[in-house]
Amino acid sequence: MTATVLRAARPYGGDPVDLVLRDGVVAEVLPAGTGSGSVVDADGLVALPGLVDLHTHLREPGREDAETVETGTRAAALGGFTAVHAMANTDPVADTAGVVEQVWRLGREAGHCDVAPVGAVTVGLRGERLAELGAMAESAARVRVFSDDGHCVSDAVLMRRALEYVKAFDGVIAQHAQEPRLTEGAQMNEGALSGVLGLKGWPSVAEESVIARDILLTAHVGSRLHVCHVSTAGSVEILRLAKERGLAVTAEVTPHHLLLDEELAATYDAVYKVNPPLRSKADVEALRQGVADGTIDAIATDHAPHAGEDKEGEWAHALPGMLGLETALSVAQLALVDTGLLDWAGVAERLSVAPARIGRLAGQGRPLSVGEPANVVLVDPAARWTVDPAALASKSRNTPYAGRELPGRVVATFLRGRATVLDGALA
Ligand SMILES: NC(=O)N[C@@H](CC(=O)O)C(=O)O
Ligand SMILES: [Zn+2]
Repeated sequence: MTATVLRAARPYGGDPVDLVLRDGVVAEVLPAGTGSGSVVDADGLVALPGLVDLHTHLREPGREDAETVETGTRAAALGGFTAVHAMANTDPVADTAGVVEQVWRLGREAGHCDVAPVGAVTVGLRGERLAELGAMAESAARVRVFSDDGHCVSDAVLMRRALEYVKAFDGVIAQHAQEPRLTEGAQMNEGALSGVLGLKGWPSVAEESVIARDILLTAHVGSRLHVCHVSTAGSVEILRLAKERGLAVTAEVTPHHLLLDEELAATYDAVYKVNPPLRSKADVEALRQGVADGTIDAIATDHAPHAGEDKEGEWAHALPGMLGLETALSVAQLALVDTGLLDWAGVAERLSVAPARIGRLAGQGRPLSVGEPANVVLVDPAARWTVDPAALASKSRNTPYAGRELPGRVVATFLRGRATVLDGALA
């Protein structure tokens, strides 16, 4: 197989080298300008390990009008991802070996990136009894992450059993932390602004109380807990204490919670309605600090495509969720790199290495070293682009960044040495 030479690429933002990709691996790392093969001009481009998303809603099966495995993974590749975890809140729910194998197979057929299906924790996401976790783990999809995302596993007995059960195959429970009674009918962050706008509030404590309980349960059981889309300063503080105690607890934050805040609710434009809600400016700052100091392990998109009719009309009736795959790296650059909070090695850790480790994804999130799988993204940090919802690969249009200029452009993505994206377009 002919080699691909990423000419003068800057691994993790460092000095330029030629990265030679051959037979699916990084075959050589040579002085810039010396590699031979099919050349991709990567002068000025930062090379990172292919991004890995812990939290993608692909909507298939069931809502193929909003997204399919094919369109969602195409969006992922264009965003620099070489693997995504597909959330289980589909229709039917991914709560059996059959459904997770179907999603996994559709991902393989599309070929844009690896798809790791997430299994539901409870049958039908109903929170009543455990799903067939073992059968999903042993299926061809090799499920390691289990989540009722969209819903909270609020029953402490079920949560305890799930944590115990997944120990057998080194799985992890990814919790959507939302105390249901405290958030009945909630529409936005609870605070002075929700009062002014007349929208029912979603209090921080509804997230923090579940995280605190789950950390204690996890410590008791000796298992692995992952906290989805952390959104409050208080959550960061609780996680910091858990990490100081050395507990096996990890957490993710979304790009939108690192950039946007509750004031956007004043537009009453439902594109800004998301679960958990956009929080205060102080929360945004605490989340950024949490990512910078490692309290928050990963950035995960929570890419949540919704069909037009589900986002139009009144705020209170719109479904929560926003697109994320194609803007994640740009938003991370804007919120973390351009602010000096994180360098490119830090971005690689939060958007590739840590999510692959948490999801136990073999061959993903590996260093850009000789012999490692050639999963690589090339990004131009100096580029600027304006988000045009109609130009996104996702089947849905619900990006909160429409018309906004963002820094950093994904130029190319390689999946085991094969270009999935080249010159910013699908290869
Ligand atoms: N985040 C959201 O607002 N919505 C997600 C569910 C979820 O991640 O909680 C969805 O499936 O639409
Ligand atoms: Zn969720």
